[in-house]
Amino acid sequence: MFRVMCEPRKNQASISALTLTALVPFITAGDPDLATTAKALKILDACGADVIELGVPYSDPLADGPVIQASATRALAKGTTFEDVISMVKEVIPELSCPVSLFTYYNPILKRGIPNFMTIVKEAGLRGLVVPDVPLEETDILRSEAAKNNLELVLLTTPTTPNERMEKIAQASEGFIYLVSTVGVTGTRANVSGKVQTLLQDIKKVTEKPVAVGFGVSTAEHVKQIAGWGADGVIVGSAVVKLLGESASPEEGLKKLEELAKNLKAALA
Ligand SMILES: O=P(O)(O)OC[C@@H](O)[C@@H](O)c1c[nH]c2ccccc12
Repeated sequence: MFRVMCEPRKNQASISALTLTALVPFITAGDPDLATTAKALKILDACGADVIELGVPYSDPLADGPVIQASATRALAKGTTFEDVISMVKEVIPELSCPVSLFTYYNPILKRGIPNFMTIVKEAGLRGLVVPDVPLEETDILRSEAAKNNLELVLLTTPTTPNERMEKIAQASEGFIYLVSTVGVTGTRANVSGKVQTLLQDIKKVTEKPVAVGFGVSTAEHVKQIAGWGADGVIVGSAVVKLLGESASPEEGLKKLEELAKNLKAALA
């Protein structure tokens, strides 16, 4: 996926991945509604998002903090289904210049069958997949089915992942490696843990693959700090989801989303 980011975006000069840290926003599909999600994808793309993580709302988001849990609850209360998300994605992706990666828990994949799920995701024009709760031992089948559909399966490593296991994750991850910045669940934090700097160094000792840092990131200062530590990407979820889903109206949420995305992108320039 980061390879795609390095290709020239339509109507823009190509960028060197060696100098710019990628902006990777996460939003929940269907919150506040799917029409707004479609507009948010276009706005994030226009603001320079390099990859967008699109979350499939799930009833038991065990790795999520209160903001994304509430977002998933709102989307599900609106009746958002996986099939609805795929229909919206098929409409919007042809209008985007950045790749979109689907973010889903493992259960919705198992429910549909791994080969079938991967075919649906590929045919929708999605480029990657992030599945936070798939055990490393079960990623082989997931990765091989994803590869058959030219999908990149992004794996996550955390501050408490033993070095040996981190190396396996780094070898197996496609597109980029998701470095979770802190223990606990998703949600904005006041500061980014200084441990991220050494974690990045440790990962970069064992792989050339791009590493994107997520969890707690929400301000221009955060993204500058992480980029300064050598990260190839920063992932911002809760801060974006909160603006989009908790504003007084979808229009207001989209406006705030655009302001934040521009602010974060400018901090990475
Ligand atoms: O919300 P944060 O703290 O900005 O972290 C990114 C996160 O939202 C996104 O990558 C994500 C959404 N749900 C997750 C579950 C597990 C791991 C990662 C995620």
